[in-house]
Amino acid sequence: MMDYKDKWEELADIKDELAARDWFMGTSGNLSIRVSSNRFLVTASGKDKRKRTSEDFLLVDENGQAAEETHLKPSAETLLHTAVYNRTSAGCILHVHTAENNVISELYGGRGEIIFKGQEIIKAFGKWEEDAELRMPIIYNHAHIPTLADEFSAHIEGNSGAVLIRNHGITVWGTSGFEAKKLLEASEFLFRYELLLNQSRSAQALNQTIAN
Ligand SMILES: CSCCC(=O)C(=O)COP(=O)(O)O
Ligand SMILES: [Zn+2]
Repeated sequence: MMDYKDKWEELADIKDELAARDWFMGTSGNLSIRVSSNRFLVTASGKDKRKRTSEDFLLVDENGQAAEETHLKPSAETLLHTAVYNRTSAGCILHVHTAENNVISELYGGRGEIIFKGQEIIKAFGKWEEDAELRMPIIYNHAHIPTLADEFSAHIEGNSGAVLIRNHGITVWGTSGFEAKKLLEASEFLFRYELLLNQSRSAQALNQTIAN
């Protein structure tokens, strides 16, 4: 029997922090943490991720199949997690649906990406150069999960990263739970920044029109 109590508690603590931000609306979202080279804990499908119970996670193998006897079903999006773990040394993957990430994904989805430039928080992604640029892919929300996983996989380029799924949510991964949460928080800050900036510019333009 594999001992993964520490990883379970680490993921449960991260889940509690994200739940406190109300980032698991309507049972949306799924999280995972690597336990070994070919095993990881993933959230059970369809559960209320705001609650902390003994059935929040289950151990799965590199194919996303339950690795221990259980009545729980792994996340419906487990193939996105296996895609990352089987290609990288990532240690943790976080997927949340927020209104901000959904609106941004729709506003910029037609371009296939959103580019952030010059915001200090981009340093969270390890980009410390002056006026750094962060490109975040936006992919189509295929209902067929294997197809979604294939398109998602094309954007897995290292042990950390983030991909927006249009009108669905964001999936972020990092070498550890700490890094994955840092990148998720930085991403959601950038989405809110972009939306506030767009709103402010629209208000300025309207005021200018009224003034003329
Ligand atoms: C009600 S959200 C639809 C499913 C989804 O996108 C999600 O993130 C949660 O699915 P899971 O199977 O991981 O509970
Ligand atoms: Zn989802």
